Amino acid sequence: MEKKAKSQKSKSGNYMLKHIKRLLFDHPIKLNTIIINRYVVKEVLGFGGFGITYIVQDLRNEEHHYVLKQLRPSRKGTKKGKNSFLTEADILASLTNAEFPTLRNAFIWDNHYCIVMDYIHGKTFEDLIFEEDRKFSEQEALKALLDVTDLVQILHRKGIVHNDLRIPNIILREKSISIIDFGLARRVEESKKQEEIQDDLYMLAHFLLFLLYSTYTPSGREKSWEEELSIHDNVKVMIRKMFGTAPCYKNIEALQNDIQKHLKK
Ligand SMILES: Nc1ncnc2c1ncn2[C@@H]1O[C@H](COP(=O)(O)OP(=O)(O)OP(=O)(O)O)[C@@H](O)[C@H]1O
Repeated sequence: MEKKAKSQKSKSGNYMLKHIKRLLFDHPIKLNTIIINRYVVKEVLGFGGFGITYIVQDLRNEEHHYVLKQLRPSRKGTKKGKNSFLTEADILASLTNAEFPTLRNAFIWDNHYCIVMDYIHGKTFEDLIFEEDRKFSEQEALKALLDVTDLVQILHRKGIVHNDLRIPNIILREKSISIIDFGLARRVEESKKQEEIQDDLYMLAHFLLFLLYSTYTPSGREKSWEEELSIHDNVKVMIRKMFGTAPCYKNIEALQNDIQKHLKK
């Protein structure tokens, strides 16, 4: 008991320390700062777990705006922080499809680790559901999931697990879908692939549930998704197989087959 209390105390101590370090060190780069004589900081997009993200203008071609991700200064000294940053750059560099942000540059500026990538225009599914109040029918939700699985299939075939396929990281563009934020992505060995891709399938189940819940109006006591959502039994089985509460899909293609079979009905 005493041991548990001590460990809890040390955990909350670590959390406080991390928080204080962030407050002290993680100031965003000032707007209009010019980085490596090339990129002008135009806007702060957000603060993530590992990075601070900006929109920058390229002075070599002033019409070009990119996303610049800076490793949080408080994370610079940590192996985990540096590794996640280097992995993100390495993985983006290996992705050549237009549906993923192209890596444009990676450098250390003024002791800050920076990567520059394409800005993906569109709306995240988080914005569509929570800001624009978009409703997705079962058909539309499954079609969107199928489009996302096409991209996830590209990643898995390259031995990459994204590991953060949440609605803020999936963008609906004019004619296609894109996946961003490879900060938690990792390369996996072929022998462990089947096991490792379960993380992505699990997140895709959440993605689908967010879309299906967009048409749900809460009434009374909270129940499980299976009781609350009026969806086809086939879709329920798909979700269970993605969550792993029924025997898991062995690969992304097996999920795609199920979606396609159901949509053809
Ligand atoms: N390549 C990109 N194109 C368009 N918007 C992007 C791109 N990369 C990031 N963003 C946007 O920038 C913001 C910050 O993104 P970032 O990935 O740095 O952190 P986060 O998603 O807030 O947190 P975390 O890194 O912890 O997941 C988000 O609103 C995201 O949609």
